[in-house]
Order: sequence, then structure tokens, then C-alpha cells
Amino acid sequence: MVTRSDTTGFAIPYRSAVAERGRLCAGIDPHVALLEQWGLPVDATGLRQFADICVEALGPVAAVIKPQVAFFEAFGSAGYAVLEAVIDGCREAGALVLADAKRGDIGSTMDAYAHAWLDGRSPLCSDAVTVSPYLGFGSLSPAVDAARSSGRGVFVLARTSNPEGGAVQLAGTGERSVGQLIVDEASASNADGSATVGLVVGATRSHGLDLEGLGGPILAPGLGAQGATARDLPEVFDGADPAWVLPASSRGILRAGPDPQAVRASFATARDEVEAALG
Ligand SMILES: O=C(O)c1cc(=O)[nH]c(=O)n1[C@@H]1O[C@H](COP(=O)(O)O)[C@@H](O)[C@H]1O
Repeated sequence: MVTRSDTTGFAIPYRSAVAERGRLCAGIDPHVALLEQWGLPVDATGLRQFADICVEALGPVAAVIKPQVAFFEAFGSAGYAVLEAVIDGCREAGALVLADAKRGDIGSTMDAYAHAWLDGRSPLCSDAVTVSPYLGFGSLSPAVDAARSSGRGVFVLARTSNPEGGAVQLAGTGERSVGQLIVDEASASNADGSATVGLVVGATRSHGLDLEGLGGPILAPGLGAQGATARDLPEVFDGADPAWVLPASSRGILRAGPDPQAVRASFATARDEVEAALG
């Protein structure tokens, strides 16, 4: 089980997890197509079996595991019960859990999301959560504050892996793009060395961001199914501290299932490629 102290921030558990287990975030995305490929029923029972295999395969070996909340939500309350079990199971196996919920709302509602995902009394409490800053970076304060005071993290969308993202994220605000404004806000928030605020920057294309002073983790989705490869990483993240780069893959790993050993081997291959590429 991951231990944390409210005085060390997210930097300590994060750095220790990736030092021990390597820089690859394993996504748990129970797509209908994957349930079918694994020979499982497309219902809450199949979801539970899928989740159990993922926890068994990935919990003891991945530094960070990212369940995509949408795929659990699709099964209603039964799906949420499975998500709770995934969060608990992965954390008990020593992985950090990054809930991919992409929450973002006005501050008073953000406060409720912060309680749901970052408060130790919530059944959904995770080590970190993805958040969307497009109601203004400041609207995320309740989540940033909750994360900072409990040694957890938030990962803020800056330059996403999808082709549509550029229309908003590359738009200018004065001399800076919207994406760079998010990076700069995150860097300022990490000035205390806590690494509370991570970013999401897709690995699928060059992002044009200055990430040098971030002082926090950079989740880089897009490996595997979206076409990015480990070999792309040094160029895409040129200028960023490679120690903070955390590539992520979901379907690229999970397609090896349903045998837990095959899923684990697929994860290990991808992680070793990332480690070799990032140096
Ligand atoms: O926040 C994310 O994780 C995320 C941001 C982004 O820019 N692009 C992106 O693909 N993701 C998520 O990362 C996962 C990618 O899954 P695969 O394409 O199967 O590896 C999905 O859960 C996406 O929601």
C-alpha cells in the first residue's frame, strides 16, 4: 500500500513509484470491444472479471495505473462498485492510482469533485485525478488545495493527444497559447516543490510548450493505439525533464489479454521500451 505524508507532497510517492517500477502509466479502459475480445459478457459481471484481471496483472508492477472512469460509469452504480475495487486493489498492490475522470467545474462544484476523488474518506479516493482547466485554471483550486494538503496530485489537461485539441489549446492569449498558460500556472503552483500539479500532454505530436520549469509529472497518453511510439518520446519531450515524463498506454497493453501473465508481459515490454528511449 502506498504511504503518504501531508508534508512531502506528491513528489515523494510519485518519484519513489517510478524509480521502483519505471515510467509507464498503465490505463485500464474496459472498452466493449476489449470485453468481447477477452470473451467476457458486456455487463457488470464481465466488467468485474476484466477489472480483476487488470488488477492482478498490473497492480504489482505498474508505477501508476489510470482507470478511465467513463468505461465504469457506463455500467451505472455496479460499474462504480467495480471502479472502487480497482482503486483499492491497485493501491493495495503498491501502485499509484490516477483516476481519469477529467473533472472541471465552477469552484463550489469543483470542491465536491475534490472530495470525491481526493479525500481519504471517499470510496473513490485516488492518488491523483485528471482535471480540465477550461473553466479557468483558478476554478481548479479546490482540487489543487485538496491534493496539496494530502500529498496527492492533479493532472491538468494542457495539450491533449486528440487532433481536435489544437483549436483551443494552441489559441493565443497575448503572447502565450492557452496550453502554455496552463503550463505556467502549473509551474507556479509547483514552486513549493510538492509536484502537486501534473500536466497532460499527448505523446502523439509536437506540442510547442515550454515544459522545462514545470517541476511536476507530465502524463503523456497516446502510446500504442493512438500511434505514438517510445522512440518518439525524446523528440516530443525535448526540453522537459525526462524524470517527470510519464507515457501512458491503455489498449496497447490490454489487447494482450485476457491472460494476466500476457497483459503483464505486454506492459513490461512497453515500459522497457519507454525506459530505454527516455534514458
Ligand atoms: O487524460 C488522459 O488520460 C488522456 C488525455 C489525452 O490527451 N488523450 C488521451 O488519450 N487520454 C486518455 O488516455 C487513454 C488512452 O487510451 P489508449 O488510446 O487506449 O492508449 C484514454 O483513457 C484517454 O481518455
